[in-house]
Amino acid sequence: QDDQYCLARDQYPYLYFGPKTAYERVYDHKDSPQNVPYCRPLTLWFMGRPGTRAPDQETIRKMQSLTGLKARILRNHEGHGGRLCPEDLAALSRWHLNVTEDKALWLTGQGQADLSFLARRLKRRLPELLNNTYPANRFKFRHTSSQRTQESAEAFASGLFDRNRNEVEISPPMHNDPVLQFDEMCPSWTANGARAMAEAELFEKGPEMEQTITRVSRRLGFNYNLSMDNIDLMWEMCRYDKAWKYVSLSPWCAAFTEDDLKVMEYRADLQYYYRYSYGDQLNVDLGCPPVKDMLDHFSRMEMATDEAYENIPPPVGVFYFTHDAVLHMMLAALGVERDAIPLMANNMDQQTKRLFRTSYIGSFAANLAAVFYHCDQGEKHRVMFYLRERIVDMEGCQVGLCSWSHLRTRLRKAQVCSLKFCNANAATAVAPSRTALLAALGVAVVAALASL
Ligand SMILES: O=C(O)[C@@H](COP(=O)(O)O)OP(=O)(O)O
Repeated sequence: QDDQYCLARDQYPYLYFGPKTAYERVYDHKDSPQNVPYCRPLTLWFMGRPGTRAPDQETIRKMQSLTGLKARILRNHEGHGGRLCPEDLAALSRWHLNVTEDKALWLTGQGQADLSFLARRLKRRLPELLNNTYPANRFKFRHTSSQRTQESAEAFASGLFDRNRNEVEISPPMHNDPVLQFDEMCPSWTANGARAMAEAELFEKGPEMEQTITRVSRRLGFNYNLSMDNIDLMWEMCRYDKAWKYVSLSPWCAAFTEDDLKVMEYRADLQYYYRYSYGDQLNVDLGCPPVKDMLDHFSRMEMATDEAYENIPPPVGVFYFTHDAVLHMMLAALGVERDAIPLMANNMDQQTKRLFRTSYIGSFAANLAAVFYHCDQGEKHRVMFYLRERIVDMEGCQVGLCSWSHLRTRLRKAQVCSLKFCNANAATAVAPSRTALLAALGVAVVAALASL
């Protein structure tokens, strides 16, 4: 079966590529007005990752070597060694890299479209709040200091207000932004980088990846196994090409069967799970600044609904543009898409229905939106969460609608948000990873047995 696979003839190719998945693939395409009976929206809090962008400089440099690999694959097929179908082979021969190092990490045209169309859909879902009901100065935009978050914010604002991007006022980025870039200011967390990759590295040496490496190598006509780096590079190119131009297929995706793509996706999920999310309690604790910011914002709005309130009312829309690490940490602090069984190198088979899937929750332009409602019946204030524009089934909430008092109680730890652990000795402050614990346990058991 795998031998026969031809991407050009596949009507439904597998398009879940972890954190580089095209937003187009995963957002909720229904955009009719979101009515919550007896409730009206008072404010929206939004946090998003940049839309489709270029890779970093190092990846672009590595991608340049794909021209050589392409020539070798074509040669293999001339000698009848490879298994790519003629259509995929012809597409590969036409392929060339169309990104240059000077554009590293820049938002692409598709990235601008991701954000601008997202804003328009939000406006259709929440017309009372976003359909030009309020003046532009009742909205707040904030982004980190990178080109891709600034451009994302501008594209979003121009979509929201139907204006030319330079007509919308967006404040300059803050140095060391405590809500949008706190991760890099936490020494305990930055010191944890290499250790967080341990589980994904174990997976790279495991049976699933071994099969994928062999299968891909044979498909491409090599009678030896390509390196993990080469396999990774082809997957990078496949997913970037697809995200840049959603309507076309990348010939590099033809190197992989659906099973192979699922293996690559799981490896990415392991990386992000341990580096940014539930795989380490440190990430969960570190996610509190944006949660606190959101809760504080809703509390101010709650006070502003009081008739005696005399201050300037808080914004009706707060829109933040940051990076995937911060978004994942916030989702972890909220407890969104948490699996009962942790993702591990040796349990991919049990994780086919996992909640933590970066293709869904951390794609390009991934975003979380929370709407604060005033209701005339039942609990006076309520909150609804949306992830990639779909309602989030939060613990203790009903069909996604959470009572404000329940939410405050559940998130009270995040509201305090002490990050003292960041400056504790990095070597001792962080809970050891599962792998390190198991290794230590193994040593202890061996030592105990030896002493008998
Ligand atoms: O923080 C950043 O520089 C990148 C990291 O991306 P990866 O490590 O996932 O490639 O995230 P982005 O700005 O695209 O959300």
